[in-house]
Amino acid sequence: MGEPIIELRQLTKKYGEFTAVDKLTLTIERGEIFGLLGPNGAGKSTTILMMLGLAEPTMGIVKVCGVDPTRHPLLVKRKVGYLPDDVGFYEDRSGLDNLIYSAMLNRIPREEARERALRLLERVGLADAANKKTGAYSRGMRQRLGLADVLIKRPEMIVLDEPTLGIDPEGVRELLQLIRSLSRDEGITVLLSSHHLHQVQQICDRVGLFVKGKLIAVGDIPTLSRELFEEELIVVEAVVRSASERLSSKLGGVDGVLRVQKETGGEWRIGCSRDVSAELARAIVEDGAALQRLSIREYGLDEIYHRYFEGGESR
Ligand SMILES: Nc1ncnc2c1ncn2[C@@H]1O[C@H](COP(=O)(O)OP(=O)(O)OP(=O)(O)O)[C@@H](O)[C@H]1O
Repeated sequence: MGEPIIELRQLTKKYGEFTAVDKLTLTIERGEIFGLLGPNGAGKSTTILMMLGLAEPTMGIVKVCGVDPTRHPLLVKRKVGYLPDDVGFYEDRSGLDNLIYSAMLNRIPREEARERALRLLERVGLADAANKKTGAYSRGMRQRLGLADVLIKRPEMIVLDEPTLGIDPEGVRELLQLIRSLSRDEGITVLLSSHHLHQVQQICDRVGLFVKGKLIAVGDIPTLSRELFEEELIVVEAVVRSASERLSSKLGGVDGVLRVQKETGGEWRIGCSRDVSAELARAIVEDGAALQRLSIREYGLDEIYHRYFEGGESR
C-alpha cells in the first residue's frame, strides 16, 4: 500500500434535511489516477468542494495531503490544483500572460513564472499558441491551458471536474493521454470526476461509483468486474448453422465455460471465466456445424456502471 493523499471517513454533507453526501469513506493513494463516477446529483461536486475546503462537512473527517481543508483551506489550496469544468481566463490576454499572472498570484517571482509558464505551454502542446489571446482558443485548447494553469504552482494533486466536456473525440484522446503522462512523469495524484465511462476506463487506476450521495462500489476495473459478474468476465458470441442437438452440452463441457445460451437465428452466447474462444471454435467445428462468426466481448466499466445503476441502492 502506498501513502494516502486523500482520506475521507464517514464524510457527510446535508443541505437542510437533504443528504448530498452520505457517510463517505474513501482512501486515495499518492500518485493514483482516481475516477469519481456517477449521474447528475450523485454528490461528486459536493465531495470535491469539501476536499478543497470550499464546503463544510456536516459530519465526518476529510484530510487532503495530511491537512484538514475545513480548518486550513489556504494550505490545501497551495497543494491542490483544481480545474473546474469551465475555466475562466482573461480573454484579451495571451495564454502565456494568463499563466504568468496565475503564477504570480501564487507568489512565484516573475522570471521564474515566465520560465514555468513556457515549459508548461510546451508540455501541454500549446507552445505555438503561447502568444495568442485565450478568447480565440478552442475548447480543447482552453482545457489544456487549464491543466497548465493548475500545474503552475506544482501541486501534489490535481482535481479535474469533467475535463473532457465539449471536446471532440481526437481532443479527448490527446487530453487524456496528457493527463496520464503528467501523472506518471511527475507523480501527481489525479482525481477526475466524469460521466464518461469509456474515458475514465482508459486512464484511471481505480474508480468510485456514486449514487445518491453514496459510494456504492470502488476498485480497479478488473476487480469491479469480478465482483459484479462473479467469474463471468468474457462472453463469446457465435453464429452457428446446422448445429447438432448435442452442441450445447459439448460447449458447456469446455473448461472455463460457465453458461451456454442459445438465442434465435443461430446465435449463441457463451459466458466464460477466461478467453476460451479457440476451444469453442474447435468444439463447434468438430460437431460438424458451420461456424459463421465468433467474437468475444469483455465486460467494461459501462456494464459495471449500468449493472449498479439498474440495481440502484439495494446493491
Ligand atoms: N448549495 C446547495 N443547496 C442545496 N442542495 C444542494 C446544494 N449543492 C448541491 N445540492 C444538491 O446536492 C446533490 C448533489 O449535488 P452535486 O453537485 O454534488 O452532484 P454531482 O454528482 O456533482 O452532479 P453533477 O454531475 O450534476 O455535477 C444534488 O441533489 C444537488 O441538488
